[in-house]
Amino acid sequence: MDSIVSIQNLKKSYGRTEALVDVNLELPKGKIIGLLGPNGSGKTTLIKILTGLLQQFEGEVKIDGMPISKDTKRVVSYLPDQLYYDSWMKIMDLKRYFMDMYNDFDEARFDELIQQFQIPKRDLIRKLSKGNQEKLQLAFVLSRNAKLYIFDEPIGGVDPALREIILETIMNYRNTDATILLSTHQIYDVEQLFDEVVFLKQGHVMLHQNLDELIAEKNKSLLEIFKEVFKYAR
Ligand SMILES: Nc1ncnc2c1ncn2[C@@H]1O[C@H](COP(=O)(O)OP(=O)(O)OP(=O)(O)O)[C@@H](O)[C@H]1O
Repeated sequence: MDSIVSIQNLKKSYGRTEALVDVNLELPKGKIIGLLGPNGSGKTTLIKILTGLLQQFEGEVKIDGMPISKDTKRVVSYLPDQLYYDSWMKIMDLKRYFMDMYNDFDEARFDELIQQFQIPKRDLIRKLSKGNQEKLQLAFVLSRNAKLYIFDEPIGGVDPALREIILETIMNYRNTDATILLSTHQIYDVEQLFDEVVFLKQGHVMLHQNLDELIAEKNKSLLEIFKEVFKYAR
């Protein structure tokens, strides 16, 4: 299999808390993959390792055949679950920063997305509403021609109309070589998007399967399967 992400025996603890216990995972190129699991299952920890933000871990993690490093950062475009702007930042400054930092930044695509997302042309980013700041962050991330896009809750704070546009925009990356790894709790909204799903539970990969096969096998929607697998004891 032609993998973009290859993980072997990955373990990560924070003190006594085992966030990832023994993760083995191969993510193929060109697919949209849902990374799903309840609160505290290790999704953000895994994402932080893939993006190079967490450097202390055990095991082997490779992206496009390379161990996590500056080289892998060049091929990964990452949308964190929090805003990363400083109060003094202007859209133009950040655009220039992205153009300097990333050879793969597509300015025309960025301008198009800003228009499509109807982001008001304010100079200072902090003057935008929180939802518009989130859209802006997504526009920056989507404007790179990356090999791997990682989205941590991309539709958390946006209105339902825009949610549709975002999902359509992400869908457009299907049938390209790019892989999208998307973590969200909004399963109902996104399940039509995924080619594959990975379920994380208490730091373990408990399922990694083609979504159509999974749905056919269980004869249930992804949301129903998720609720069944992760049901809380009452
Ligand atoms: N900086 C940290 N220090 C200590 N423990 C942490 C830290 N970050 C995460 N953890 C713990 O690691 C485990 C996995 O957390 P993680 O944030 O990766 O889960 P998650 O699946 O992303 O959760 P959520 O859906 O709530 O965002 C949890 O038990 C969490 O409490």
